[in-house]
Amino acid sequence: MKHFTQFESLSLSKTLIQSALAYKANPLIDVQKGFKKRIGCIFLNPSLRTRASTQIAALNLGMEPIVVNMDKEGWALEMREGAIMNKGTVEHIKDAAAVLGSYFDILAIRAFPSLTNKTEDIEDFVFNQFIKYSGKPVISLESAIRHPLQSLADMITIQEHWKEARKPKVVLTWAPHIKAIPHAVANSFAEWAIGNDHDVTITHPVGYELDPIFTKGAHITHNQAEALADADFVYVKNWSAFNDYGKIHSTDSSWMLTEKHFEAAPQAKVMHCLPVRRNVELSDEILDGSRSIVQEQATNRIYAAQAVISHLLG
Ligand SMILES: NCCC[C@H](NC(=O)CCC(=O)O)C(=O)O
Ligand SMILES: NC(=O)OP(=O)(O)O
Repeated sequence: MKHFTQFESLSLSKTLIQSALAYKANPLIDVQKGFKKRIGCIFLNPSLRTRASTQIAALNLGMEPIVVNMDKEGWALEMREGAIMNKGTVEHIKDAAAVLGSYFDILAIRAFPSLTNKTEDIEDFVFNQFIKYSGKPVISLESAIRHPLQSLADMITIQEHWKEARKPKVVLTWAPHIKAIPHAVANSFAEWAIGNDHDVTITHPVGYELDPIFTKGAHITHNQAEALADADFVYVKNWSAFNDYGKIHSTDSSWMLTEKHFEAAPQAKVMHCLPVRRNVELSDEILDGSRSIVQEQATNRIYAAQAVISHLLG
């Protein structure tokens, strides 16, 4: 693994999950591993969990993290090759990424999609510019199309809860939201859950089909009740339309998960990457009740990041 941007293989996923669980049991076991090394955590968008957990993960490995908030504190970046920079952009990505590459041993980048330029978003254009011009190993802190550290933490959380021999039934359900939201968390969760050989069902209203490259191997239905029946894990997430790119087609509040939705899945645990819009995506009673494992997911972000950084350090 040169960069950490997506699900690569079941064997690597298993290795990373085992490593993360070992770090969770003993966070400082490799505290010398990153000595005299630095990771640059570059944010082009807001974050709470990713920002804090990645820094804690690096510190657990004795590595120095430095956060650069390029969205608020950096120069406005130009992305286009050959641009005549006589308007708002101040610094070209090729110059900025090369500088960052020279300062750090590993770079970690958050670059959300525009949700307006589908071609650039599905190529992960901005994120890939950092890979192209930095010359260093790059970890995705959520790109336009994937959020692999979140998904790794999600797989760790499922493994911790699942002790039966059969495959768990894992359901990804669309939930309402007040604005257009990226596909990255949903795409990655599908990619990792299918890659980890779980029994995956995806449910969403008509018009919310995800990019099929992420959902091949999942059962897909527009009937949320059918999807939720006998679920073991229910991952709740909003995303905007993919085909009619970035648009909101439904705000149907009947898709908001409440305790009533679980009559046919009494044992189901509920997952969300956070931040969550309470009583829009998920009800308070679910989030504050015993089904919710969202705080465990957030805790596991530390150990997912620690396993990935450690793997890249070699
Ligand atoms: N990194 C976790 C989720 C980040 C982002 N959520 C958001 O933008 C929520 C914004 C809001 O609720 O206004 C997403 O879903 O991809
Ligand atoms: N789940 C997650 O990535 O949270 P942040 O956006 O707060 O980092």
